Amino acid sequence: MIDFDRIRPDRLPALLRAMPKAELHIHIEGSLEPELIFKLAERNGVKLAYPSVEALRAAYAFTDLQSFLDIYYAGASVLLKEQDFFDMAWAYFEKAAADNVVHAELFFDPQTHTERGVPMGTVIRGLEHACRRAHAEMGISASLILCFLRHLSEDAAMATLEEALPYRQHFIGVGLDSSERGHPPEKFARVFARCRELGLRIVAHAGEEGPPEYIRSALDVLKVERIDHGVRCVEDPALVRRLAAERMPLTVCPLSNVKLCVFKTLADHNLPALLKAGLVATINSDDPAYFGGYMNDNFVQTFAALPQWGAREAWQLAHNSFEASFVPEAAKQAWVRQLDQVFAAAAV
Ligand SMILES: Nc1ncnc2[nH]cnc12
Ligand SMILES: [Zn+2]
Repeated sequence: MIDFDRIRPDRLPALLRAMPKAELHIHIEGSLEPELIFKLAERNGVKLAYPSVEALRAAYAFTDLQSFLDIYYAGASVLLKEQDFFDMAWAYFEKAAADNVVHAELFFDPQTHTERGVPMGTVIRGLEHACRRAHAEMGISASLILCFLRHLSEDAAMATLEEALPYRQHFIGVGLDSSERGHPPEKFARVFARCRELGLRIVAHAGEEGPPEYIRSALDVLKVERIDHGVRCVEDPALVRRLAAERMPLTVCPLSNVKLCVFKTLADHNLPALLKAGLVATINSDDPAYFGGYMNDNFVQTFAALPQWGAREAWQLAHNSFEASFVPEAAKQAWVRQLDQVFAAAAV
């Protein structure tokens, strides 16, 4: 048993940084830093709408999800070659390793690239190569989750799935992202049914900007195994009780939620209520290059804004990240043992 009360509050930031953790909600295209955007634009002869790194970064003032997505898709337009996808993912893994992320499940948006004429194989091979090398050289376990863009049609999602099937062994699951309002999960009922038949793991963004009903239809129609964001569940107490009873994880992204005006400040975030309700909530970075921070920034800044939180909540969130991950039970247990050791050593 870890004696959380013996962990001094002033040790908490260092502990948050040092503890092993899994990242389950990272759009790899959202890890593309302005410096790398400019480097790839030059390498590929792509013209950007901004004259400098500083000007691009200055445009990162978002009012809602759509205002971010417009800039995010423009940034991704510099990705053309397999090496570009590798370089982007490698840069993320360097940050993840520094943050003691031991496992990462990376979202990627193939339609953003295939619509521009980039072959599916180019996207998946580049990302998969980076995952393999991150495991070999950094000890990070990593897998890919293919996301369908919900502002496009279900037919387009189905065609994307078929195009990706030759690379089936390189991704573990599918997700649903992009503009949420007006694009409910049930729009993608058929394609997710096919994905389930194929044995893919199922997740979906729901309840970020969209209503709690979208969380319900993600559960009931798509049959998701995790909800990405899900913070609007609190508007429906019966739904919160169901999520807790089913141990349905929520991959919450605090800095993202503030940048996209879902919550005014980190102090206003409903994460404390989610944990109190017994939900398997996790902390993640979403699009770290755009929202001001990677995993440890999210952890340290969130805890700094929530004085009621201490070592117990830190341990719980890291534990939840392993519970919610799509890895075999033995791997989860090994990471939880590492987690317990780090906390036991701090409780002196
Ligand atoms: N936060 C987010 N919500 C929906 N789609 C996204 N694509 C990248 N980031 C996203
Ligand atoms: Zn997201």
